[in-house]
Amino acid sequence: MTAEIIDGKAFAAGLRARIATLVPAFEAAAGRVPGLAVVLVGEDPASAVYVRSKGKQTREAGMASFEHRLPADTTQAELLALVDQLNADASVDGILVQLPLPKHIDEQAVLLRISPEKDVDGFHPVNAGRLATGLEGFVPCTPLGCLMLLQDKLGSLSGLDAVVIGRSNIVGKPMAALLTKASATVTVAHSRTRNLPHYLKHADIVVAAVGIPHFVKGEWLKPGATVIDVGINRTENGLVGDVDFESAASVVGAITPVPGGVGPMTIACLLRNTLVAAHRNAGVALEADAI
Ligand SMILES: Nc1nc(=O)c2c([nH]1)NC[C@@H]1CN(c3ccc(C(=O)N[C@@H](CCC(=O)O)C(=O)O)cc3)C=[N+]21
Repeated sequence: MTAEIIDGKAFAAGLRARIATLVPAFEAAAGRVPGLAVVLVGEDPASAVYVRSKGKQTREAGMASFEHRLPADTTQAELLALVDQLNADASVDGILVQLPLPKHIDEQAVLLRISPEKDVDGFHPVNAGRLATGLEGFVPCTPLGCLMLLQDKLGSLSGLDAVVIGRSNIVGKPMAALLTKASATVTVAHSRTRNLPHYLKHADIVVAAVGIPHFVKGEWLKPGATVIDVGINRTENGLVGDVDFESAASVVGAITPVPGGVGPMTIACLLRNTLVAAHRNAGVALEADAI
């Protein structure tokens, strides 16, 4: 059996196109376009690439992109002052501070400073709490993109067995919350899980977010399963995922590739969250399932 390759790149392009069609109506109602501010501290080349492609896609969707590049020796006080300024700026609907930050800056203090209503990353504890309790808020972009791909492929997830590998605040925890909300039966596995193959053997859905190249082997997976690979590992052989793609593709029913799977969905969902933030911040209605 050979798996279907889930084309996240194409799905993300479609999502961005739908988002772009909703911008003119917002502009007519609010008298401005949605705005996304991205803050990059330091010179990490991978981060710079991501920030550039995000800025390009923001503008292509008809939104305003405000990019702030700060030197690596920026103090925490200076960064917090910029966040305060962006919180107060009515042309900014979403604020993203690119992670990781240099070691001398307390990441949690910075995330806490971002207004929850502009937290399009969904990393503020208020938005994490909203997700955990079923309130409306912002859901982190990567797990939101994974959920969209899963629902597109499988329709209802109700009653399916799902294993999330990884328990980070950015992917694993919010992914488990979203799958639980969608009525899947969710197991969260992580580096201390004693017998991962035991759990994977029964999993209809696997979301791998461990950050170890080729970690998940095909022989551990259930035939016909749907596998979402969140891993973005830069190796000598280029970008590779957390799933051993070759062995998995001969067992499972469908799998996302790396690159071209989850990565493009993350940026598309960032634009989605920014559009939603703009409507809420400006008091303009957005049809419930427009995007
Ligand atoms: N506050 C914050 N929010 C983030 O969302 C955030 C962050 N910090 N820090 C870094 C990570 C990483 N990230 C990616 C987004 C898209 C691709 C992406 O589009 N990848 C392409 C390939 C890109 C390439 O070739 O390098 C793909 O998978 O097809 C990758 C990585 C967002 N992050």
